[in-house]
Amino acid sequence: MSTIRGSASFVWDTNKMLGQGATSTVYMGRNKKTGEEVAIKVFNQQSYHRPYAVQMREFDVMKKLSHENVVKLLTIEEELPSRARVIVMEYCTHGSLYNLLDQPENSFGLSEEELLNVLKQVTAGVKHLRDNDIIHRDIKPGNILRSVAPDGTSVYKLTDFGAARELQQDEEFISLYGTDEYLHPDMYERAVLRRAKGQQFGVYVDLWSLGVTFYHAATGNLPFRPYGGRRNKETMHMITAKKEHGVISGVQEQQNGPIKWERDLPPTCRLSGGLKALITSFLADLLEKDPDRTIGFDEYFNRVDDIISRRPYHVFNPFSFSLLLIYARPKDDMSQLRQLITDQTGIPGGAQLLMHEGKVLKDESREPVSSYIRNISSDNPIIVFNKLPEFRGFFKPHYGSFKDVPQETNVATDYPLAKRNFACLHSAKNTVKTLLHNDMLTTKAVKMYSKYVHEKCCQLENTMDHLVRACSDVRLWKDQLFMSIGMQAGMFNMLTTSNLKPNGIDLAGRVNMLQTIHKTGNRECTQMCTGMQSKLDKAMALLQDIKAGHMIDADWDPSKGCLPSDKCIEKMDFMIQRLLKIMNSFREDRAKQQLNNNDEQIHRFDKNKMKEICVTAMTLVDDDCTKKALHLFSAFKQLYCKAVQINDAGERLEILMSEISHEHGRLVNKLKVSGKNCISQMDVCMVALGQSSAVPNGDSSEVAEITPPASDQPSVRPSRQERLDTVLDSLQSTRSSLEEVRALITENTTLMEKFNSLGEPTEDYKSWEYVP
Ligand SMILES: Nc1ncnc2c1ncn2[C@@H]1O[C@H](COP(=O)(O)OP(=O)(O)OP(=O)(O)O)[C@@H](O)[C@H]1O
Repeated sequence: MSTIRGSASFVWDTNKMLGQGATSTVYMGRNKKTGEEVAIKVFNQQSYHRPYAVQMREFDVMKKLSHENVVKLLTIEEELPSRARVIVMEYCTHGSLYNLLDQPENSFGLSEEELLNVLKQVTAGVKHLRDNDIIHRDIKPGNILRSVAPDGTSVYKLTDFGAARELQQDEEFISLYGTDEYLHPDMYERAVLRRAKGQQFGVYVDLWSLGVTFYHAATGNLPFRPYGGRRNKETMHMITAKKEHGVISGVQEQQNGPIKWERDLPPTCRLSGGLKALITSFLADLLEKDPDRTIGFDEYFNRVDDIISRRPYHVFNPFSFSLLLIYARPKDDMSQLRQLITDQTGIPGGAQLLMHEGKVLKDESREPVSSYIRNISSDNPIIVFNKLPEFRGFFKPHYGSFKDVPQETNVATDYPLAKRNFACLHSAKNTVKTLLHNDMLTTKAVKMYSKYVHEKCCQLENTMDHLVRACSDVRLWKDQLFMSIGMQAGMFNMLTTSNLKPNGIDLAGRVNMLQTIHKTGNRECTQMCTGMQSKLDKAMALLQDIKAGHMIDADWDPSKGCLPSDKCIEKMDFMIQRLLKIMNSFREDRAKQQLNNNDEQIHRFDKNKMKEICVTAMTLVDDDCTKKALHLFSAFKQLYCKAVQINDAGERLEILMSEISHEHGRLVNKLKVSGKNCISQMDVCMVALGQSSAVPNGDSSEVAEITPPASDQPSVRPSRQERLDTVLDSLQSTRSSLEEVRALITENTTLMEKFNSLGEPTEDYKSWEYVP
């Protein structure tokens, strides 16, 4: 009999079945004119037992909908010659989400990226339904179809509107639909247990089903699993109806055994800690029976929006050997990013040193981090260093556990056993990948930190050079200044004993003052110089220590951990290929049910091989990769503790240099003030002397005689004007030398400013401020 069927415009082969449900079989078909591939839903006899209005509802609902994440209705035609109505839909090329979850590599749930994709697209489809006041009532992975876009990304589409109907937000319905494991407990009680007759349900039943679907997608398992599965109906209902708020899974492992309640996703789940934290509370709210605590659709859409709008930042934490994903909101700034890092690492914001591509990330900007932190990936993550050398336990990813392989052949159970171990092997490969990646990132962290310490050391050395120069200069100027002040005091003293006393000037008072400045100022400044020098000596010694140990990565050996050249991933791939062959052959054996001697023999060999593969894989992960990663981790710990000592010494040196800089500033100020005072004294005096030069020769009533210094030479007594000029010249030259010293001090201030700006490259230098 021919297997070809057709309608007016489409043709399909009943041998090319895409899937089968309770009410229909879906075939792959083609448009007769264009050859376009389509999916044809052909209803079975069972479906016609439903009321006519219900039969029509699927068509009506599909006609109303048009969205990228909802399977598109192409047309409704009649099969010829039966005239039974068939639905012609767009063909989704890659099966359903259920098929994807059934693949062994997804046995412990989808990857992070794929889960976010499912969350985003399924929610967009549900939103379109809600916008059209439609509830689905049978949301489950089998009713979420998958196509692949040209760029390789999955496109998910809601399908099967056989149970859907129009329902406003606050309306209720009585008829029962859905699939056992995904049913809201109230619906389950009514539909499966046939109790609580007459109870009405609202749109919230879709939210529960979405919760179960997302849990399934995140973990590869159903959240509520009574012992014996679907058949154990009472326990199933008990688990869902009695679970406490916040519990997201309940599993019964033995007959009539206790229920293992969980509030977290299982450790085998492939999601990052960051996403797990967001998803867990979201799932807890979806899987909530208490009407006072359930969330509505608006809240559901907001929560999903919040999750998918976040930007993931890869952050490597070498202190726990883990690569984290930090989900920051679009507007989060640096301090908020730090807080999110604290949430996952326990490292307080103030103790975090964040580095990316060798540079320290600074906190100055209040701008969203998304506007300036770019180019972050798992290979190029932000690295968080803890300024305090505190370590968390080594993080080892879980890969589940291989199931024991019994000797005896059992064709019925050997295939699921192989499938389970195949899934575990995939998970083990992911663990190997993670360990290798974290080994590489640890080495990257070491190199980065080492370079940071080295650069800091060079800066310290540079700064120290400037400081030494500045201090020796200021010492020199101090000597020159006080020499000039001394000369000035001598000059004024000479005037007091001469007859060239300038009018209205208390020369004796000034001499006194200058002598005090000279004596006490000089003493104080010399003391300051001595104090500065002793600090400088200490700083030099500290710098020498830092320089001796600052190449912290000199002995770092990356081969303590695994290297790509060890080919661990390739080894896992090889085992995966071998186990895949065995698994496929076990599937064929299961279909045969009875094996001939030859097949039986091969089956037994394969089983031994499977056992061998499991043992080899476990040895590779646990004894090789994990142990090596642990070695590398402890080498990092040792190195970091040493690095912290150097860093501490650097910080102490910075404090010391800051103190020296401060003292230098004080000294410069003191010299500047002294110099300025002396110059103004001198100016007043010179003006007065200039006036006194107008006094006529021989008039000694107002201006005293200058007594010339004693000399062995017979003295020719100079004229009064000559003597006055000599005094003025001396004063002038003393003034110039004071001016010079003042200029040098000012120059020194400029030098110190320059020197302060040299401290800029690291944030620790911010405290380094020259306060004149
Ligand atoms: N458009 C499509 N493209 C590809 N495969 C499809 C398509 N529609 C349905 N299928 C496949 O056919 C299966 C059955 O389809 P569907 O769920 O619509 O039938 P049903 O009889 O209403 O099922 P249920 O028992 O869930 O009510 C799906 O799980 C899927 O594998």
